[in-house]
Amino acid sequence: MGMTIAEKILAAHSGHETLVPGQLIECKTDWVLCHEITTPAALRMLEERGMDRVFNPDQIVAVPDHSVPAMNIKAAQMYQKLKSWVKEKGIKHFYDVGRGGIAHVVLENSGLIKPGQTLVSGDSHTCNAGALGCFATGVGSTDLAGAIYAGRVWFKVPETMLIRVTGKMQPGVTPKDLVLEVIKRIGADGANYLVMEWVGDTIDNLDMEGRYTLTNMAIEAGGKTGIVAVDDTTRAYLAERGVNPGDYTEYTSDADAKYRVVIDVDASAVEPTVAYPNIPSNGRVAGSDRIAVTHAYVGSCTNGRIGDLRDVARILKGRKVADGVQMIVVPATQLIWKQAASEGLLEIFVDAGASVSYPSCGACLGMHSGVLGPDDVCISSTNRNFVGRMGDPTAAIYLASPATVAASAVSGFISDPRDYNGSIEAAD
Ligand SMILES: CC(C)[C@H](C(=O)O)[C@@H](O)C(=O)O
Ligand code: SF4
Repeated sequence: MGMTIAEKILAAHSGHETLVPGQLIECKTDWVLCHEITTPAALRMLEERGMDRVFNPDQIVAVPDHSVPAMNIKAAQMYQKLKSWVKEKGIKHFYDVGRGGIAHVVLENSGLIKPGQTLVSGDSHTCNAGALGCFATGVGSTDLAGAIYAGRVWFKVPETMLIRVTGKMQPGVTPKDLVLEVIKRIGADGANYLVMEWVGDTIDNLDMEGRYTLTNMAIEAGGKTGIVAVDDTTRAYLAERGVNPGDYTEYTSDADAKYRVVIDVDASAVEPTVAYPNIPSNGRVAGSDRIAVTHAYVGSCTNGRIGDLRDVARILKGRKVADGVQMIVVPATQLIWKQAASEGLLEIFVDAGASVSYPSCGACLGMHSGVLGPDDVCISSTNRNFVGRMGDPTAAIYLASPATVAASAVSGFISDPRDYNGSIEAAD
């Protein structure tokens, strides 16, 4: 029987010729990604058991990102724990504050993670890296401890959902709108423990940044991970990072691979989509209701990349953030920050009255850089709008594309970015 990309990667990492969904396997991990929030708990578990070692210091990537630079003493201690462990174990790839940013985005850009590999991390958006044609997933602290210690994790082989996307997206519509539309259709549990494999000419025509936005949000539909097969776009992206086809294995799904379900999406019919509180599946067309906002947030591992910042700048250029709206832009990494500075984007943001913050998870999970207060209303390019996610439990979070966030910041109401089509097309 044919196999999917995910099944083939898992087979190759568990010493099996073939695999079937549901099978339990012990899987080798090529990479373990560690940040300062979940790693300390895993390290404590290992220390308490006298198992305080790492399987390979060259295959661990450590990036403090959630609560850095530290905003309180507790955060400073978590950071210290990660940093001292990195030093003690000789962890080779450490992206300290000032050299990194959001772990997932630092990793995707690093040239370390490659197609055909496996990656785990104690973070649910690890699925982000699946856009590179690898199997990447989040695990709990116990599995993280096991992976750090032995370079192995247990998996139940997941079934796969095939998402076939065809057609051209309208100007002003982005991969974020597409993924919010898919999650709206299948539900926040619609892909529970499934791999979400994206195919079709729309996906073929997407750049890597857009593909990351899709795979990043697999977890918001309950997915085990998201995945996109390697193509020329992937190869060129990797080559720019010094990684050549001989350095990795490309897997493709067989024509007779078995899928749990197939979803067909006409990309030309997707509209700018906003997920209303308090669940990412609560999508509606942007601007269909008149909702005043107090905050506009651009950032996160879903939409804090350079293309996202360019989308925002196109709309903000020559305009002002509406009175009474606090807009914060958080470039996902130092590299993106620098690129945005060199392209003059940061200046556009500041001239418009937006505040630019340092690369980190920021207010995405309500830790710092714009935590929401009681009854605040935020339009955000992040991935989760659960109660209390960005701060006070009475605050309302609306998830959208960076373009929709920018359009809404300017008007003061959740707005359709197609009303700014001139700005969007001008830069294409
Ligand atoms: C803090 C971390 C464990 C968490 C996650 O796993 O996703 C965070 O990144 C989030 O987005 O909620
Ligand atoms: S940016 Fe947000 S979603 Fe991404 S890892 Fe950080 S907290 Fe989690």
